[in-house]
Amino acid sequence: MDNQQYVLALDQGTTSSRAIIFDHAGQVVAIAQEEFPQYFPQSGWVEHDANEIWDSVQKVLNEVVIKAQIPPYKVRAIGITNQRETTVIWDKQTGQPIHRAIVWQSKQTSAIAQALIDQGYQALIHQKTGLIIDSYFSATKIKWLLDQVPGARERAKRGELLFGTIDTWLLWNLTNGKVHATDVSNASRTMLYNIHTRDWDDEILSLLDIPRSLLPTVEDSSHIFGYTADYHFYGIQVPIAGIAGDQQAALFGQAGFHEGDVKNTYGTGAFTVMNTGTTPTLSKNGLLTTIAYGLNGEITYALEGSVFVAGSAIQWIRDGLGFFADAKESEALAKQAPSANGIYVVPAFTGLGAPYWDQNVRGAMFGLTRGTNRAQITRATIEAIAFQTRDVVDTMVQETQLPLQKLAVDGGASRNNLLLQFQADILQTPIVRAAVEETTALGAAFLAGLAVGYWDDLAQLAQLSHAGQQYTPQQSAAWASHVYAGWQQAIRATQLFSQPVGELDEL
Ligand SMILES: Nc1ncnc2c1ncn2[C@@H]1O[C@H](COP(=O)(O)OP(=O)(O)O)[C@@H](O)[C@H]1O
Ligand SMILES: O=P(O)(O)OC[C@H](O)CO
Repeated sequence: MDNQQYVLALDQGTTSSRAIIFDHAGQVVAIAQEEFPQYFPQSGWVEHDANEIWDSVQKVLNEVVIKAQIPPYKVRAIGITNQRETTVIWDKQTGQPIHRAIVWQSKQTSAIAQALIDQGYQALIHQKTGLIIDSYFSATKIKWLLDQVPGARERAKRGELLFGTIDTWLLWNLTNGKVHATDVSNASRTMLYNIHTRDWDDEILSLLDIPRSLLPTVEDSSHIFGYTADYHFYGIQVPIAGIAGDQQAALFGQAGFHEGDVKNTYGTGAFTVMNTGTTPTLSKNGLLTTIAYGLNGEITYALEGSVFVAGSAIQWIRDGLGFFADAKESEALAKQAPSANGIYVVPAFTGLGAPYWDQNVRGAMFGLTRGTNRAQITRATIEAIAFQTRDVVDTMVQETQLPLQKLAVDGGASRNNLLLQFQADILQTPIVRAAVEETTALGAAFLAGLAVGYWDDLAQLAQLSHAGQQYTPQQSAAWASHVYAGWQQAIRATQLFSQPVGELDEL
């Protein structure tokens, strides 16, 4: 092993693209970050321009090497981690997307998902894919693009188009169109991948009229997928040797290699993921069964609780309500209120994910008085992130019967100390923030480094993942039960409000 070499991770998130260079000790050497535009063409729709994403990635890829002040040939491997489910379809010849990418949060395919539910496919799809039918996953987004873009299905059937999640789109571009592939963790988020047979599922494909030729090949997460081509990386051919969806990569970066290991990442959304070992466990309570990673031909599965709105609720206060200019100011503002004063914010802006899976519900605020102020609303919004996390953690503990000793956390919004203290209080469980904030990128670096022999094995990686600040519960269990009961009531009321008017008679 050569200590003078490095691994580079590309973390393509919902709001920004990052490139991070790690050294052999798993320490960050340099970071470059670039935000890109979000498009909201209609209420509930969220889209990205795949070319703008690719531009932002090229920019950070070059910039990070300059910031690190290392010669680019010292980068031994590149790992990719990505916002998951977000769907791009492009023309194989021109490389041009046929439409903007449909983002995981987007609700424009709710009717397609609802039709599948109404036709009774819930059990079949859950059994095959581990997922709950929802517009969140790629499948309905692919169908929508093939239905809506003129001529797209015919072109797809003629083999002229390619589908990819963002990892696949970046890999295809980095290799100049030579490699059309994904990894098992990303494939398991499409609602088209059979997690038992480990292949695209023909029955689901025909249900949605999606031709197989559109789909990428599926590889282990730690695998040499291809090499950077042309001048995408200073004219050097570097192996792209690791790919994983960002939530699974964060589990890997937190060294969650053992059954029962669990982490929560607070980014745009919040995602609690538990390693459940090498056989899939199907949830009865609204958790997803997903693939954590594929390594040496073996699959490790996970249970996941997906919360759609976490850090994006802070962005809503920043941009929609205009309370502050930077997300980090949310903590100081919230601290001006000693409590939320009975206010509950339910930030169901794009429906509710786990454990409710209610794609039609929208957000609500309860308990307003004449004295309600910005500090209280901000505090209540931060608290909502923690309440949603308790919803999924409680479900996970109940389902697995594995008591939670501590919750390992990371992600952009985990910088918020008030959030993490409230999380410890409401869960009555210690919260441990990772020392390296960029655990998602670290996970991708680990996967890439393993594939090229930069690191030897999981035992070595476990030594490189360190715990940072810990938050212990400061409130009583009785307090937590009381405050959480109010949240559960707010959720019930919000769901009731989303019912069609005629069905509200029971109120
Ligand atoms: N100090 C903070 N307090 C609360 N939320 C924050 C803070 N800093 C960042 N965020 C939120 O974290 C999110 C960004 O985190 P990040 O992990 O980069 O997300 P993503 O990978 O989804 O783009 C944003 O939604 C932002 O509002
Ligand atoms: O962009 P993030 O970090 O919130 O992650 C998005 C998830 O991968 C969506 O499933």
